[in-house]
Amino acid sequence: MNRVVHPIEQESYRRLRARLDTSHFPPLTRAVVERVIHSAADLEYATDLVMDEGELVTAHAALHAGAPVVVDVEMVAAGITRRETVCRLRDAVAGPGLTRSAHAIRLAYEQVGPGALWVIGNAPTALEELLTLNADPALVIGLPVGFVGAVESKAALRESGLPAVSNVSEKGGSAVASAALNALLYHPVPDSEETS
Ligand SMILES: C/C1=C2N=C(/C=C3N=C(/C(C)=C4\N[C@@](C)([C@@H]5N=C1[C@](C)(CCC(=O)O)[C@H]5CC(=O)O)[C@@](C)(CC(=O)O)[C@@H]4CCC(=O)O)[C@@](C)(CC(=O)O)[C@@H]\3CCC(=O)O)C(C)(C)[C@@H]/2CCC(=O)O
Repeated sequence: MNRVVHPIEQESYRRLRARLDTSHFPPLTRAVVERVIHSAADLEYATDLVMDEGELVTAHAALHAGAPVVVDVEMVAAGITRRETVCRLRDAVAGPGLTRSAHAIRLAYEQVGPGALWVIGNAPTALEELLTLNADPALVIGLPVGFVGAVESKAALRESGLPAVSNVSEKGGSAVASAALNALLYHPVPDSEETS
């Protein structure tokens, strides 16, 4: 994908790299770490984020081959401007022991099936729900924020063994999760085999 980078974004990356050496990260990991930090102006993400380069390579290929992208809330969808996303929050209903966000994940899985990229930026219960499904994801970007359940849900994601981008702290949020997916969208595709 050819993308014209705005001069303000270029300057943001210049300042980021002046304050933090990211050159030791492998390419896709570096792309995700830098875009998350760029979006949050928070250098601590360099040591907070957890991901695996091999998993990112596979997910990047799936994304550019057209795998669906599912998000937990509209705020995450709003941050992903270069790709259609699936968000079922408007169709979802809360019930006893079930948030609307968690129900939206069930509905989305019924719609897209296995092989999707899942981007959870807000709701810990959405990530917990995803982990109960046999969703066989291409990648789970699990970066929900907050004091209640966020740390635990992200730890559960890491323990699940699913291909994932997560972080250890309470930090996260919709903008950060969108940024992580955008990093993979913007990163060049080897051999120009992009189909989406
Ligand atoms: C417990 C919830 C938390 N929400 C947080 C932070 C933000 N949420 C915003 C908004 C506008 C929305 N949050 C909902 C997802 C709503 N938030 C919840 C729930 C009650 C439960 C989710 C969970 O615990 O897993 C959830 C409602 C539900 O039944 O799922 C939202 C759907 C509420 C609504 O409007 O009905 C809505 C999402 C809208 C969308 O589609 O984009 C905030 C903007 C603050 C606000 O105005 O309420 C903010 C955004 C943060 C971000 O970066 O995404 C927390 C902090 C994540 C909190 C979870 C735990 C905690 O520590 O409090």
